[in-house]
Amino acid sequence: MPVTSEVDRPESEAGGSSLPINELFASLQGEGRLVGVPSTFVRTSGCNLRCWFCDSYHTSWEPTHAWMAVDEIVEEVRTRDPNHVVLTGGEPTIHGESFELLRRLGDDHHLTVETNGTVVPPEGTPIDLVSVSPKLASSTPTPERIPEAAVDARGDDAEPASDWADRHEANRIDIDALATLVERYESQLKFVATGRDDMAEITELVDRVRDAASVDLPNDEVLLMPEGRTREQLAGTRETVAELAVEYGFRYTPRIHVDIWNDAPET
Ligand SMILES: C[S@@+](CC[C@H](N)C(=O)[O-])C[C@H]1O[C@@H](n2cnc3c(N)ncnc32)[C@H](O)[C@@H]1O
Ligand SMILES: Nc1nc2[nH]cc(C(=O)O)c2c(=O)[nH]1
Ligand code: SF4
Ligand SMILES: [Mg+2]
Repeated sequence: MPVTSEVDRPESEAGGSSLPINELFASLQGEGRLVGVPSTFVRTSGCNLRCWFCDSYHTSWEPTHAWMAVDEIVEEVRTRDPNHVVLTGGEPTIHGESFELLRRLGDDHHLTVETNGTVVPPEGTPIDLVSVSPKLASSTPTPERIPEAAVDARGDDAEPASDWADRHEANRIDIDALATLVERYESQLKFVATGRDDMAEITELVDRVRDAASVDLPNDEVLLMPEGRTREQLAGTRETVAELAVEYGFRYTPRIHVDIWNDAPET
């Protein structure tokens, strides 16, 4: 599968071990089975997909970042209290240096990796919880459904959304990668749901991963998370998604950081 970071590595960073970091902050884990746990978040920039609803626009559609040496990130993480570290993005797994960072932190931290599940880390990479959010058809950008800022930013030299629609659609699901992640690691599959129309695809994907994986994937490791970047948007999806979780027997996860801090950066 072609994987591209969509982040140009400047000449000055070519030799060293560094990562494009969009933000590094302390918060509470807002999603999934560790919800509420104080954690240090390391957010890399660059993504191999383009979800129309991406709540981290400045890591995907318009990546921004400072380059930080892996050494510097380790030091920054070590000066903070929480034992729990969440590596997220963008898509952290498209950068080889992410795995170096995980190896450096593995001995004395609980490591969660938030990933779209299209890339399998090298064998032996220490991860305590792989939090996989496979991307559904309803995430694919269309000319009518791209982030507002991307419409504004679209100029002569910007990539047309239609290019990304094809790339997103071609790359968003890799069943073998998902099965390998579930086999190797403690995992949760966290589907962003927009409504009932997503359920046929979710149940089909779960069945395909179950067929491909040599381990069980119990229903309580399959999570439905309501789509919503803001409180207002979440208010429109969460009740429907919660009811679908009851109906289908999957777990529901809130997005407590959105409830508490809305869409503020570094939360
Ligand atoms: C920004 S992504 C970064 C990690 C990885 N690229 C991924 O998609 O899993 C972090 C989490 O936010 C979720 N997410 C992004 N935008 C969202 C939205 N508008 N509503 C709900 N969840 C969203 C993703 O599905 C993922 O679980
Ligand atoms: N508080 C908080 N919890 C999170 N869990 C996963 C996040 C992510 O963006 O990957 C996230 C995030 O951005 N903030
Ligand atoms: S895969 Fe994750 S970071 Fe990439 S566009 Fe989708 S939600 Fe954003
Ligand atoms: Mg987030």
